[in-house]
Amino acid sequence: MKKIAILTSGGDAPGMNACIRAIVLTAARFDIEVIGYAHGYNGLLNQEYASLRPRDVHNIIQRGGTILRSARCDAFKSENAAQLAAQHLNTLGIEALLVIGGDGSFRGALHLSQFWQGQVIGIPGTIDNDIVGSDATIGYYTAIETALESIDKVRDTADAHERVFVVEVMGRHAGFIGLHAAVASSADYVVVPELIKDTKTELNAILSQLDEIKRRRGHCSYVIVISENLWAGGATELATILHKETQLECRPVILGHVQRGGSPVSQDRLLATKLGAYAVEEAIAGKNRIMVGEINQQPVSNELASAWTNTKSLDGYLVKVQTDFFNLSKQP
Ligand SMILES: Nc1ncnc2c1ncn2[C@@H]1O[C@H](COP(=O)(O)OP(=O)(O)OP(=O)(O)O)[C@@H](O)[C@H]1O
Ligand SMILES: O=P(O)(O)OC[C@H]1O[C@](O)(CO)[C@@H](O)[C@@H]1O
Repeated sequence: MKKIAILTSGGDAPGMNACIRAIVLTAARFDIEVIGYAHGYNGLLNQEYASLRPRDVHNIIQRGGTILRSARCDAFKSENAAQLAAQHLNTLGIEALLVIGGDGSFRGALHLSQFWQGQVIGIPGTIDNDIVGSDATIGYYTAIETALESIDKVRDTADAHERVFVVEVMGRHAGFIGLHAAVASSADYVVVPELIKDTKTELNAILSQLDEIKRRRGHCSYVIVISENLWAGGATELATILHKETQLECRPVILGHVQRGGSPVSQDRLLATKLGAYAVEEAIAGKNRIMVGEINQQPVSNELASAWTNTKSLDGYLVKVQTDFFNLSKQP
């Protein structure tokens, strides 16, 4: 193998740079040239690329974002676009394309491989952690830390004013960030897509929980963590409804894109480094249409399509613990 390419696609995730670095350094060991495409699949279509040498990835492991830039590229979903990309990759003599991104980006890689003879390999990089085949995705640990730090701060002001706060976190349609940040911050209630029955039932459960906490602790603060895309009107609407129902002071906080930024925590740097190195080794071994991941600390590879044909579950025991904690009526 003489030449491979990388791109970062979809929402950026802290640790993408660490992964780019690992790919470049591993490839250099085997004398393989690395081309970096900019702006996700746009770069493949527009031939926006540059050679990446070890000196280009010096001092980037600690940087959030991605030096290659990321983007969503709807145009890439067409056959013509994939054919054009294949043509561009062939012209440059690329033998394997490593795509760091979420399941959408993996779909893009599989789509390309219908029109291109080279190997495609996915590396899970998304804060959402919604990819089966890896215990965690690059960026997820940092996003939890960021959400957690913010919720801790919200708790301070919530306590000072004895207010209700509704904190909305990212995750697209998955509740990993929501559940983990809620448990770690001892939130009083968490609403995530995997556990919500319907909004009416959930609202009643929140109101009874509020009543029970008030009965036990008196007037006090109350923090609810809610995943995005779950409640019509999001945290703002839920805070308004709660105020109407309880007359308590309620405030919404939407954490938003702050969860995608920042220097990656050590777990993301380590995961990114392992998966980047492993992806190059798998490329050299001739693997195609796979995604790499880490399960129980071991690097593994699976079919690319397994990333979206299966759904990743929340940590069942963590769900049980949090549910038990909520169930105040059963506690002494
Ligand atoms: N079915 C598809 N065919 C071709 N390309 C696709 C397809 N689905 C997604 N892509 C490409 O992958 C890009 C990223 O996909 P998407 O926006 O779903 O993000 P993602 O990779 O899932 O990451 P994240 O969820 O973390 O933002 C799309 O903008 C598009 O360029
Ligand atoms: O930055 P954009 O395009 O608004 O996308 C936001 C989405 O991307 C993510 O940050 C990562 O997939 C999701 O959590 C969120 O729903």
